[in-house]
Amino acid sequence: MPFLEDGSDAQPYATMSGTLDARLLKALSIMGFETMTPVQQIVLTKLPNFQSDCLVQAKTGTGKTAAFLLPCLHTLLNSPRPLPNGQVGVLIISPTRELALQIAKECEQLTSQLGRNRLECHVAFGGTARASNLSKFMSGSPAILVATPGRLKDYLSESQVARRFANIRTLILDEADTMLESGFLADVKEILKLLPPKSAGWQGMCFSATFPAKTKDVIDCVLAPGYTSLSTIDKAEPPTLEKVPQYYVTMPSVSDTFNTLASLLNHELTPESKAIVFGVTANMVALYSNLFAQGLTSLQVFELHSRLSQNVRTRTTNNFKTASSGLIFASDVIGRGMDFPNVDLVVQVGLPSSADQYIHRVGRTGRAGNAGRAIILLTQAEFFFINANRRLPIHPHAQTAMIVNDAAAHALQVERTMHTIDETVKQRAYSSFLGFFAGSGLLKPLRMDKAGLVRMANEMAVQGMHCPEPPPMEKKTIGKMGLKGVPGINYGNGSGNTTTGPQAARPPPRRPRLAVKEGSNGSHDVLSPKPAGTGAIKKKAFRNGRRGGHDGGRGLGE
Ligand SMILES: Nc1ncnc2c1ncn2[C@@H]1O[C@H](COP(=O)(O)OP(=O)(O)OP(=O)(O)O)[C@@H](O)[C@H]1O
Repeated sequence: MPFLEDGSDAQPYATMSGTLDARLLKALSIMGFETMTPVQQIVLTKLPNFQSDCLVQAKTGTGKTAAFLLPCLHTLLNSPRPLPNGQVGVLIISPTRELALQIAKECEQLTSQLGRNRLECHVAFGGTARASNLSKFMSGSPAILVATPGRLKDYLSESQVARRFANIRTLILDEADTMLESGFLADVKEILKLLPPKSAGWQGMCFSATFPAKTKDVIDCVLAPGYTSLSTIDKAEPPTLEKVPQYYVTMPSVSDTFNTLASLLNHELTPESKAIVFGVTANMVALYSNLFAQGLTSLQVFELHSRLSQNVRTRTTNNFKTASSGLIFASDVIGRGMDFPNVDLVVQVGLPSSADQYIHRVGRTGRAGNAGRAIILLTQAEFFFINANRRLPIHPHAQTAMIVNDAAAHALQVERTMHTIDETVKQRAYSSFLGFFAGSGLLKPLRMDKAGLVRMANEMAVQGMHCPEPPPMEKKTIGKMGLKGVPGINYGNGSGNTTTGPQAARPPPRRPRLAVKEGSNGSHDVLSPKPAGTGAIKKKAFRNGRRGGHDGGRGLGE
């Protein structure tokens, strides 16, 4: 299937006959890869040779996986120095478990035609039985290993396991910018210390859709000086796919999030839709999914984030991959690299951790030349993200006023459903929401201090989640978030009682819902108050004293 964005110059794989191993070409044909995507073409034809160190940048969903697998598989199969049995020849490091599995699957497809020269591809990542995986690894012939950094470091710390890497030929960092950012860089550096030195001659390959300057500064830990830099992205063009129009919807306040999301999805989705909704934290995602699974959408609801067991994560990933329609609420565990066929809409609720993360999330749609749409739902205070990222082609949603006004029509159903949701789910969502903002550099652009943050979170909890009061949090969690002493926090004492601080005023009463009119930049002008439409539903007794479950971190593990 040709999918050059301009439809031109797609070179058939058949032209690589004699250059690329015939068995790989046969597998490509079985997979339906008839022509090269631009990144595959540039790597296979412009790299000085298949063993050259390289940094490769190409837009999301344009086939980078095959672009890094093909040269190193070809080298493994055709090297004059065959790989000794039991040794790892190709090591691929991926930031998430789901992505590691996906890469391994593509590798298996590409190596499906090797007959008796089969190359075993193994995976290693956390959340799975270490002992049985390791014994499979040690008793097998793992020519290729796809791993996440934590489990890989753990493997390499055992000397008999580390010896399996003595003949490594290629090291690949997929989503390389993330792998070279502070969260993972220390792990990557430690892994490199446990592998043969770069002077042993192994090839380094770094692939991503985004490469912020700061990651280029540390790339030399994997790539030798003089490495080849390839890109299919013109500096003048936007970093996201042209085939994915992008819109923003702004809502007046954070407490409108749930009703506005219900309204937005009601406007956007059809019974055939396949959509991803990203939330800011795992526990916020769990709350969205609990809410929408209870009749707010006719689509099948999926939930995917780091707080689920690995079995559930893997099963959900596979089910959503094969689903023809559905709505998945997800955290950034699938924000990068994941290939869910035929996703036609990506919604981001709240701020992404960076402009690059925005780009990667948008990239979950419009893949392999398909069409898609992307929408970001922000509060007016969060609108700075649009102003600060003018290079991103995000336009005001044409139906913003209608979506925001129609939010009121969903208020009653949202409120009723919120009352059926376990308070622990809301408590965790609240706590993670606070942690997300407290642990980020976002308070400054939001022009907010810590007291303002707590006010905002309380407003969301009481008016948006319909909690009877701001959910209690453990002192330890509050301390970790740096929010000790901030007015408005409800201190849970772990005994089933809550102790509200002296200044912890009751949250503001629910304010009337406002009808809004879209301004020229998609922002809103208040037109007239409308009744809130809230039913007199008796609030469930709030169960407190449970763990806050702070998950405010911003790593990919969310
Ligand atoms: N030559 C090809 N012909 C047809 N389909 C292809 C080809 N190469 C890749 N694909 C398909 O395109 C989709 C995207 O590929 P892939 O996941 O490798 O993209 P990516 O560039 O790594 O994306 P991301 O930036 O999100 O990591 C996959 O479904 C893959 O099977």
